[in-house]
Amino acid sequence: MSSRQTIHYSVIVPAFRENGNIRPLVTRIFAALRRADSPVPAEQVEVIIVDDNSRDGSVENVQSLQQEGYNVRIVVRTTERGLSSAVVRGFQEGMGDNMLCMDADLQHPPEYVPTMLASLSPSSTFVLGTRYGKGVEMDKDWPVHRRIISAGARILALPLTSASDPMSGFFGIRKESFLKARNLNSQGFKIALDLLVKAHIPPHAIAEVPFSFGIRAEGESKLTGKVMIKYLEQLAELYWYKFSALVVFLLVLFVVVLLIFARSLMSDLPPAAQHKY
Ligand SMILES: Nc1nc2c(ncn2[C@@H]2O[C@H](COP(=O)(O)OP(=O)(O)O[C@H]3O[C@H](CO)[C@@H](O)[C@H](O)[C@@H]3O)[C@@H](O)[C@H]2O)c(=O)[nH]1
Ligand SMILES: [Mg+2]
Repeated sequence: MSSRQTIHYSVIVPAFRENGNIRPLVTRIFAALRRADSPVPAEQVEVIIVDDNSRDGSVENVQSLQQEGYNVRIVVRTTERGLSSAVVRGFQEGMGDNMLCMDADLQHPPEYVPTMLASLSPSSTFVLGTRYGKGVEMDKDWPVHRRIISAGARILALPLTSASDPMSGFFGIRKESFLKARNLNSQGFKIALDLLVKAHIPPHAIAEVPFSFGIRAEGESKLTGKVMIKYLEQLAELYWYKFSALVVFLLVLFVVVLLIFARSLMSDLPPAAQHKY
């Protein structure tokens, strides 16, 4: 296993009940890093799984990967829950100057990890895996309602950042930029957006890497209706952070109209679909 001094890159993986995905994820990340053409040496990379007490065998799985020589560890949180706060915890734990966040469920291709990590530098302090770049497309099996929600969420974030896909959960940040961000919103799923705004990442410091968003390999998505409401709350907070009170007032008005519209749509949905969201 690599010594503390040689770790320059930390890959943070928030995970809840992802035991079935951990082995393929970790082995594919390191296989990509061990390729002769990898721009980043495997010995300089650690993987940190931040698990919220799943008790599904993830801990034992990580232990056996460690015994096989993979530089992976697992942080098990017992008193906290949530994707964003898990990512923040991982960034605090990471020893690297360059930190990447990716999902456990293989929707973010592990083969992109070397390129994503190598895109970070003192002048390029944020890297975003974007699903809206040239030549990439969503997996055709990604449900239509998720595409619509994603597009709507993206439009609402347009005034906050120039990044093409601030909803992405596949992103990296330099440690020094992460440490500049104050009062991060640890609720919900959209930690990349929070960091882009609160770490004051200028447009020229954002590198974008287009990737095709796959479908979950094992288990289920944890994105619920509650997460979407939390996103609207987060947006309101970020608008407040960035703009004048007048703009915030207009946004609140807009959100209220949107919520009413969403509720009327929901009441038209069959009960099974309502349960999912
Ligand atoms: N520790 C921890 N991890 C969590 C939690 N909730 C979710 N995760 C982990 O966070 C990752 C993403 O969760 P999913 O449930 O797979 O989310 P998704 O619906 O696929 O959403 C993804 O894509 C969105 C883009 O549409 C992203 O916006 C979102 O951040 C995420 O990357 C997975 O590794 C999952 O285990 C939690 O409460 N705690
Ligand atoms: Mg997923």
